[in-house]
Amino acid sequence: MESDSPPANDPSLAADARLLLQAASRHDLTSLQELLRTVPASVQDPETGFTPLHAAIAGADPSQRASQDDEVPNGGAVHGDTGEKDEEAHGEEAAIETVKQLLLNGAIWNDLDKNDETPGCLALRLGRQDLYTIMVDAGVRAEILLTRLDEYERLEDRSSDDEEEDIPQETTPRIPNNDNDADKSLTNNNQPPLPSTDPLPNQPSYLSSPLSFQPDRILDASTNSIMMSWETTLMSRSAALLAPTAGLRILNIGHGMGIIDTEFQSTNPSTHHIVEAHPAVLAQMRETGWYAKPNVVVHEGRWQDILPSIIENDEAKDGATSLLFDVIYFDTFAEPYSALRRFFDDFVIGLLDDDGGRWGFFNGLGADRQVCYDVYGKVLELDLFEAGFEVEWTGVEMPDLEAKGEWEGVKRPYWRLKEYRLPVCRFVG
Ligand SMILES: C[S@@+](CC[C@H](N)C(=O)[O-])C[C@H]1O[C@@H](n2cnc3c(N)ncnc32)[C@H](O)[C@@H]1O
Repeated sequence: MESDSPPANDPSLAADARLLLQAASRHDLTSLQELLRTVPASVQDPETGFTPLHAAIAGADPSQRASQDDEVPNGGAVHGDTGEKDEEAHGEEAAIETVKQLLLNGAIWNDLDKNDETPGCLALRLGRQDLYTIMVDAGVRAEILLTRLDEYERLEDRSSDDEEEDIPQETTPRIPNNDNDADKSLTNNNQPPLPSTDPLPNQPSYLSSPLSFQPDRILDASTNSIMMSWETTLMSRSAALLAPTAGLRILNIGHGMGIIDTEFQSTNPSTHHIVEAHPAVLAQMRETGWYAKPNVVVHEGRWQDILPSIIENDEAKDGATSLLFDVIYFDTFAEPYSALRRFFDDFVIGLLDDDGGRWGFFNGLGADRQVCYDVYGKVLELDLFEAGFEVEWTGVEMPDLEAKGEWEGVKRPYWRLKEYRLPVCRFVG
């Protein structure tokens, strides 16, 4: 912020904030730049929750712009503006430029308005694909930057090997983003911190929670859903794409309802390793005969503990790691994105056969909000590439789970989108 900024309680700040929202809505770049010297780009209209980004995007839609102007006192006069702006000022280029200027000046990509929409959600709803793409790219930049900063801080602070334990509240693949905690954690942004009486599950609390096994779902003690039978389509498509032939060497992390393991078994793998951490799931696996299957090896414990010992034991036996897999699948619960990243950075590299091996994961990051799903998809792609993998996405059409009553009795719906993007990853050729 500039040194001549008024203090936060200065009434002129509120007036200028309003002018900034108006200038953004009208794509009035001259006024915008002037106002941004003193008003933060992240101000919000107290009634609508609109940030200047929301206003700029809404202003790109004539019907929305009219209703915005009605709400703006002073007839929308901005710095002597007498309504001389011509239609061109509302054109596509002006809207794009306004959004870019705001982002350059620190506007936040995922602030929510009172309608529970981020600027990207609004652009999508209004059919402004060009503005939506800019918002997704801004989200990717912010997320990458924050991940890097977070890693840097953790490198400095690190006192133990197990860095995941300390960060229970990051976005996880099966926890929605519209939860207040999850939204806050997606970027650690300036959204108003709402009281958190309802914490997200983390690994230690999940692993000691009793589970309820129902025919179509597994729930924890707080009715968080761990796995649901509507995911069968996703699991069988994943298995078909990852293991298209018989006799492969397969490693699956997270047994859950055993849906993907059943699919893998149907391909007659030469060996099928399963890593599972929850004692109740392990007990269920014992009861249902998984331990007795001739080609199955069950590893009891967290993958973070099991995988290093698989690699070490194997090295001790053969002098070189020979326990390689043709197929690896990863689908755990109550783990942050950094766990998935650590999995492919540190372990897939050592366990996947570089001669045609493929691996995949449950792609549910941010899946209750399209813009978050798209941002995370791109972040994933970049992180995977950095780790040496290319990813091919297959779109799978999703039913309306809400309408089908799938979320009844479940604490937090974690899927709301029309299309699942199924990842199949390989080493970069
Ligand atoms: C979503 S379910 C997996 C569903 C499975 N893909 C299926 O088709 O049924 C997640 C599973 O991962 C297990 N899990 C969670 N954290 C784990 C960890 N750190 N290591 C190993 N397993 C873990 C959970 O106990 C649960 O059984």
